[in-house]
Formats: sequence, structure tokens, C-alpha cells
Amino acid sequence: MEAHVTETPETQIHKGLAGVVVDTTQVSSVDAASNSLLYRGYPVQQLAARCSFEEVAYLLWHGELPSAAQLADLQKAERWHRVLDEHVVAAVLALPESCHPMDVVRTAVSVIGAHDPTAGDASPEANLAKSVRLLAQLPGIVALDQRRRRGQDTIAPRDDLGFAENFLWVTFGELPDPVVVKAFEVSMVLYAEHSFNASTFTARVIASTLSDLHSAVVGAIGALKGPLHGGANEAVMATFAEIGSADRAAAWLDDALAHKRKIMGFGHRVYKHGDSRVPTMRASLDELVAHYDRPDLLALYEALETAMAERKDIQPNLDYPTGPAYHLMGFDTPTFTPLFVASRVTGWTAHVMEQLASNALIRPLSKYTGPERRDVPEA
Ligand SMILES: CC(=O)SCCNC(=O)CCNC(=O)[C@H](O)C(C)(C)COP(=O)(O)OP(=O)(O)OC[C@H]1O[C@@H](n2cnc3c(N)ncnc32)[C@H](O)[C@@H]1OP(=O)(O)O
Ligand SMILES: O=C([O-])CC(=O)C(=O)O
Repeated sequence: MEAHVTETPETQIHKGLAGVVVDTTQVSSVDAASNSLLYRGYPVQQLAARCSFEEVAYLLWHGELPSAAQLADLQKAERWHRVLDEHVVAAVLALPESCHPMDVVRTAVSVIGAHDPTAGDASPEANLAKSVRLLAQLPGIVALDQRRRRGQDTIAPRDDLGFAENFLWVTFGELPDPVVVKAFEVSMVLYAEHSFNASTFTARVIASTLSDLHSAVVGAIGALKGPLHGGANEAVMATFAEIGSADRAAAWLDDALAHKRKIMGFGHRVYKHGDSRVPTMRASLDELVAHYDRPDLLALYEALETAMAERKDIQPNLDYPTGPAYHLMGFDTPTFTPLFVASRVTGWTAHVMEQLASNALIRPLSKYTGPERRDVPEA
């Protein structure tokens, strides 16, 4: 097959692939102009208000919302696979507590892949089953890691609880107020999918070599870890801790910008006038602030948001409200990005399956700017 672009010095560079359309997708559409995000055609705001996270997972994987029977089947499978295999537990416990929880999640998914009973079967049916098993097991991994760092025992999952409620149960050993469960479920729905973001693109690149689904997810976790992507949600709490209180936000920001620091939780590659998901998550944050009686946290949140708008005209992205929301729920700050993983695994795996259904090896070109051709000195 003939290449469409020749590798010449005239080749136009799209640094960071900004503005480049690399393929089609039917999983979701992000439209900055209309500030909309649709999963398989459905506005994410409606999904967050009206659907459980399991319904959204089904939608992303299958393209349609489930019937009652289809949802019951998914719930049954997800609940069945929640208990972690002992080799996964052993792998998590063997890792040093000094490592980041994203390293734990990445390693655990790798171990799950190595023990996968259908390794080598890349059929759509096998990949779907692998995706359901990963979805079922990630909450237990995240909870096990947070709890061992706190010196707490493991909590067994409960198969009478839905995904979001069980996640909170295995993490905290108690069932929080419905306001908290709803806010958590909303965050899971909002985090689930966002077209060709860096981690999803990573998953698709790996899938495009006909590597396996677990390898694609492991790579995606690595991409999500960085603070320019998913790692921003925990970085927001580090920022809040550094600022301290609302009255210090503007001065802190002036100093940070003077030192050319990036303010985590603000800005976006696609949305330049605000992230379509933020108002929905902000409404949940407001409810959490009222529930936990933490107006000081909201005041700090608003003070930094206002100062950033005044100075840079840059708006928050989804990581800005989810950081303090997860903090209020009681999660340890380094656990925030693993929570993102537990949700985004649905979008990643939907994209892996879409990539494989119409695959082309992803291999862009580059423009060489190194030394001219030269000879190695003879000995
Ligand atoms: C779920 C998610 O992954 S959402 C993203 C989470 N990431 C973050 O919150 C990290 C902070 N944000 C950023 O670093 C950036 O906004 C990114 C990486 C998300 C997007 O970056 P890009 O699309 O490449 O935007 P770019 O870096 O070109 O920014 C344009 C201008 O705005 C500035 N800018 C953008 N975001 C920020 C920010 N958060 N803080 C300070 N300045 C910023 C840039 O410095 C640049 O200014 P300049 O033109 O004077 O150099
Ligand atoms: O789309 C992006 O570049 C980052 C993002 O918001 C996401 O992955 O949710």
C-alpha cells in the first residue's frame, strides 16, 4: 500500500497531534463548539441523571442501552466476578506502599491478564467478557490498596449492591448516605468515556498491533497517570492544600503563573470554553459540600476558579470538581486517579473492541531533525 504522506522536510507537523482526526468512532462524540458530550448519541448529562453506571457500561460496549433482561445479565456477571483471585491480592500486597496507587492498579491489571483463562482469544465475545471481569475487579483492587495503606482489613464485596454502592462499601466498610452514592455514581458516568483522549488513544495504538486487551488497558493506565491527564484530579487537592484557604487563592495563583506553573484541573485540549461535564459534577459537589458541611472547601474552589478566569480566561475541566468531591467522600488523594481508571476501563475497552473490528496498524510518520548522514570512524 502506498503511503499518503512522504517523510520530507516539508511535511507539516501537528505537535501533540493537536487538531488531527485519526479515525472515526461510534463510541462518543466531543463537540467543543456546542459544548456537548454524547455517549453513543445520548447526552452525558441525561445519562448521569437517569442511568446507573452499569447501564452506561452496557451502552458503551454494545451501542444501545440495555433492556431489563440485558441489564440483569450484566449485573449478575459483574457481581459474580468481584471477588479478587488470590494471586491478584498477593501481587497488590507485595508492592511497596511507597509506590503510587496507579502503579498498583497497573500491575494488578497486568497480573489479571497473565492469569486470564481466555488469554489468546481476541474474539469480540472473549474481549467483552474480559472487559466485564476487569470492571468487576477494579473496585476491589482500589479498595484493597487504600485499606492496606491505612492498616485496615479487606472488606468482602456484597452482591446485593450495585457497582457504585459496592465500591464505597468495599472501600469504607459502611454504606454512605444516598447523596454520596449518587455523587459517586455521577462521577463514574462522567469519567467513563471521552473519545480519543491520550489514554484511550494509547489503548487503541496497543490494540492496533493485535496485542491483547489487558496490555491495552495497562498502557492506558500508564497514560492516564500523568498530571496533564487523569493525574490532575489528585493534583487539584495538592493545590488546595498548598493554597490553604479562599482568601489566599488569588495571590497564590499570581505567584504560580509568574513561575509558569500549570494549574491542575484547568484547561483542556478540546474544550476551550469549559468542559461539558463540569456543571453536572459541580452540582454533585455542591450537594456533597452541603452534606458534609464544608463551605470553606467550596469557597476555595470558587476563589481559584474566579481568579483563573480573570487572569487567564481558562475554565476548569472535569478533574477540578471530582478532586474535592472524592476528598469529601473520604478517599485518600492518591486513590483519586485509580477511581478514574475504574470508570474509564469501560471506554478504553469499548475502543479496543471498535479498533479491532476495523483495524489498521497505528503508525504515524515523523520529520527527522537529527544530524546529517555521517560515517562511523574506522578503527
Ligand atoms: C480528564 C482530563 O484529562 S482533563 C485534563 C486534565 N489536565 C490538567 O488539568 C492539567 C492542566 N492543564 C493543562 O496542562 C492543559 O490545559 C492541557 C494539557 C490539559 C491542554 O493543553 P493544550 O491543549 O496543549 O493547551 P496549551 O498547553 O496549548 O495551552 C494554551 C495556553 O493556555 C495555557 N494553559 C493551558 N492550561 C493551563 C493551565 N492549566 N494552567 C496554566 N496555563 C494553562 C498554556 O500555558 C498556554 O499558554 P501560552 O499560549 O501562553 O503558552
Ligand atoms: O479528552 C481529553 O483530552 C481528556 C479528558 O477530558 C478525558 O479523557 O476525559
